[in-house]
Amino acid sequence: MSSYRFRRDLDDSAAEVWRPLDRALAHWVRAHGGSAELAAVAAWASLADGLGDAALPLRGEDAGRHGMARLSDAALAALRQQPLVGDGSRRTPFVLDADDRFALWRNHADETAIAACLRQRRSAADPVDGAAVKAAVDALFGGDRTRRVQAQRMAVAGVAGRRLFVLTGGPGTGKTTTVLRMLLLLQRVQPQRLLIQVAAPTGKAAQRLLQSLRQGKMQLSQGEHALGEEWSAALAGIADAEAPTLHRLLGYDPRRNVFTRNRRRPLAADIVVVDEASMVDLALLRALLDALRPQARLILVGDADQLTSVAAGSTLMDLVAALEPQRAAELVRLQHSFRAERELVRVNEAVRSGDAAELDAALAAAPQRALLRPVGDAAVLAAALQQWALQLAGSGIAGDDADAGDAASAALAALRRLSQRQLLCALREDAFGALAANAAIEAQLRRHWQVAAEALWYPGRAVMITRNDYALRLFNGDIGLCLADADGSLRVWFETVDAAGQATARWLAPDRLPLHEGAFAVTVHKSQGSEYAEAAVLLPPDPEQRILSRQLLYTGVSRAKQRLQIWALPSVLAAALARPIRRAGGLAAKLRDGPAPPDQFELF
Ligand SMILES: Nc1ncnc2c1ncn2[C@@H]1O[C@H](COP(=O)(O)OP(=O)(O)OP(=O)(O)O)[C@@H](O)[C@H]1O
Repeated sequence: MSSYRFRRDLDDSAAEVWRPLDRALAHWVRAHGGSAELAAVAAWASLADGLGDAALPLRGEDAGRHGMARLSDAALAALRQQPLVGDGSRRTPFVLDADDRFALWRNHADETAIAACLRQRRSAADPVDGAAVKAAVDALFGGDRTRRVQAQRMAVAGVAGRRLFVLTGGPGTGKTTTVLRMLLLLQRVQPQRLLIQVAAPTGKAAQRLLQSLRQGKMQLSQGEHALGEEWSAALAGIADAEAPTLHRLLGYDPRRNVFTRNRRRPLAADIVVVDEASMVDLALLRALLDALRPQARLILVGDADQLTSVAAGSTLMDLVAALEPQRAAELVRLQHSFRAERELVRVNEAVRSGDAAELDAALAAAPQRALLRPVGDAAVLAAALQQWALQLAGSGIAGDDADAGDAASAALAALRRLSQRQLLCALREDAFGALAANAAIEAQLRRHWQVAAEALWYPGRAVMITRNDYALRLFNGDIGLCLADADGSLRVWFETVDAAGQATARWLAPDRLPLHEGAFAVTVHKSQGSEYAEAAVLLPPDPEQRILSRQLLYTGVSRAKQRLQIWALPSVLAAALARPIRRAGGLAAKLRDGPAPPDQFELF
């Protein structure tokens, strides 16, 4: 076929939304003998992959995603006959499975490998001394058998003997608290010292996990909740020295785009804990599973209802969707929130389930805690931002309290005040995005504090680190606050935890900071894993805006512990609620279709 012919028949079907990469794939298909129809479907699958879908459903209610026209039965049958398309049993560039899902080979292979690995992990169980586990669980919960800790107890008991465990739950439901007790239990019932590795998809999430584990260990080592002397070896065995990102743990080599930890060079760890697992994409989960020794235990922890990974896949959501209906013992969902105000828990729950009427009722029932502010145009937004900035200006974040003691304590107090209030934006760019909102807030603060126009830094300026710097121990998402020293020199302070597990602050000179940007307004995506006493969630005014989704709204509103503002037009709020992200892919089905291993034992 002439190059003219295949360019022309592609141009006929090419969609405006296709990216250069999608078009290139379409041309590749034509150059390798594929039909024009296959070339178009391949381009759509490539686009869908870029938007997070591991596969493109070609039939059923999910067909026609991203604007692709539905295929007739005859067209579907013709696709199956194409030599470049297989059913997944042998390597072909594209796979069209029995459920009419079309996938790039890479995604199909990742899903298949993950499902097989997880099935194997589920069926491989180690022997467990049930009585010892029961006694340990009682000790770890100080005899607390109330309803609010039932699920936590089930999780701690359930992890014994298992090589895969999934712990999911909303914010403040005690995931980290439970993970610490799981690790203690595993260490306690095992004669030899276990090598425990904790990690997370982002540097910040990894640091947060480490800090929580340190604080939890402290609480269990001394004070009213201290465990007995017999637990001291187990407590000492809980890793709290370092928590790398998953990429670092797996030895990612960006030049070759490979992980150096793999089946041939597996991780030495006996237990690997991954926090914020909702952010783990397909390729990363596959790499992690490849790098685990068969007998090692994998504990995945996260909130399955939050935003998923940027790259293709929704691994935690799929795992939960597959395991929950089976009432699988390797999955526990924590539901009791220990942290947020009850009225906000009701708001979160309404958003999580996408129930608009219940959200209205929950907001109406919590006038002191939650506020819906119809922000729909530039003038209303400017007024809201001005008010927000003035509240910030008066909140003591510039470190102007004399009673706080030494500089680190004063800085810690100011950082805590800063974390009382955070504006979260659905968008980053745009007039309603985080960059513009941050600029507006900073302009107001500068006016209020009479900062010289040429001064980039001033006391009270908050920044967010945007690139991991292991040498400086600063991670993407860390918040720094600029404060003036006694002699007037400016330092940027960060919260940290000292060796004894106590919160403190440390500083860097402004010119030593890794890449950063203003932090008075951040995107909801960036806020994942953080919480604030008060959060305001700003949505763009266009209900059709692609970014709007139920998960985005849930992730945003659930950051608030005491007070919540939603800055959005009611129509936009309704649009977000009505749009759950359902990433298309075959992982949930592949996980479900495998035989469910029998429960090893039931303690509760
Ligand atoms: N069983 C429990 N008894 C008493 N307090 C608890 C219990 N479990 C958790 N908490 C408290 O609830 C708060 C939240 O716990 P934790 O940080 O473990 O939750 P999380 O689900 O990991 O939260 P995040 O949203 O930060 O991921 C903490 O202050 C913790 O001490």
